[in-house]
Amino acid sequence: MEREDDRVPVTLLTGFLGAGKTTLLNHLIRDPDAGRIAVVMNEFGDVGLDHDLIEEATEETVLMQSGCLCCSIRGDLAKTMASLMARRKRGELAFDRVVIETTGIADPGPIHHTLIVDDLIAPHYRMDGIVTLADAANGPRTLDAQFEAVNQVAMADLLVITKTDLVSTSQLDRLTDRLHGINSTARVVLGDQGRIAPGSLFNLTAMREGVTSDELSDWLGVSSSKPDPLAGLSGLAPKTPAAQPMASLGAHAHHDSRIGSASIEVAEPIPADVFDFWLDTLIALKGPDILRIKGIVHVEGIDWPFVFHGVQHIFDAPVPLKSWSGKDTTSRVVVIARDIDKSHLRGSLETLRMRPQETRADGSLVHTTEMPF
Ligand SMILES: Nc1nc2c(ncn2[C@@H]2O[C@H](COP(=O)(O)OP(=O)(O)OP(=O)(O)O)[C@@H](O)[C@H]2O)c(=O)[nH]1
Repeated sequence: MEREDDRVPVTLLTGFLGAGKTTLLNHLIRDPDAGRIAVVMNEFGDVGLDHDLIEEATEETVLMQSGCLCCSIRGDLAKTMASLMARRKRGELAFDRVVIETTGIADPGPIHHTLIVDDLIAPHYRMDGIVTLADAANGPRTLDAQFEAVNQVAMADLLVITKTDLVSTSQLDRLTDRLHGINSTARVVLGDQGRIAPGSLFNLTAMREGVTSDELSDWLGVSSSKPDPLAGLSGLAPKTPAAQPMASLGAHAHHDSRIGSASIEVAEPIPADVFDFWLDTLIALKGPDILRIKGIVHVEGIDWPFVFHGVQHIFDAPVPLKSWSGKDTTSRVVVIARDIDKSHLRGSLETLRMRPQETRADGSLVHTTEMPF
């Protein structure tokens, strides 16, 4: 297997129907600062429509014609990605990253799973992040009507609000607050007619060895005493606490309230058994409803922390931060889930504070804490 850093980063571009994904891609593929990008598109409905809309489509744009990416053609995705890689190795294509554009209603989960677990592609590609576009004009209505849209927001590493030219500042503020309420860990940026600095689209996860503690905090949505270095720059909305009361979101925000998130910090290193117990049990009981789990964990007896990340029940291989220089041994874990009571989520995370009380004769741990589901 290649070293992890050699794998080609993959960005999943998702978002509401008509939110402006193709418009954004059009800008991106022509932006010299974006580097060499292969675009994989799937279609829902008229074959080739979006492909025709991609101006100056290069041979690095691959169209998948089999229908909805998320359900029927995961095998096709694997074949397409493998074929891209083979052509790259033969010198027929040159690209440094891949962007997969999903249909407006695709659930990013299964696509992410294919990238992580498929034998053909997992050794060559790594997930770089999920980018979700929400358009300011129709976004609130879409969130009211489609729980899939709420899921897409909850799963995102980065949220791009498009069509900001069509709404007032207060409408924009309300949507920004609503998006933070669903996913408080994702950065929110504003897209202007598809124009967005490529630097804010890429390197979104902290799943890499050289990650800095600031990047890690940003990824985990941990409030830092330092001012947001990007706040106030044109096109970037600062993160705000997810303190938006549901009542103020209007009567139609019932979909939003199905999403819960919880986070925990544990100051002392966590026994490996306890961490495994927590994660295995959470996944076994609630796997399909887990949208994102991410965190940094300091395991007892290991000198460096790990960053880890999962979408539903599928996890990337944890990344050991062997060059971590900080003395801080605080583990931080964030869970975003649907249809799980927030207090239950919090209760589950409390398991991580558990200390083994008792050991059986064979050395195995006797757990005295139960998960609250
Ligand atoms: N006013 C305005 N229109 C925009 C903006 N971004 C995109 N559009 C328009 O919105 C429409 C839909 O944009 P697309 O880029 O095709 O959206 P999409 O997400 O690819 O659409 P689907 O693939 O059908 O889900 C087009 O007419 C765009 O020109 C924006 O920032 N402002």
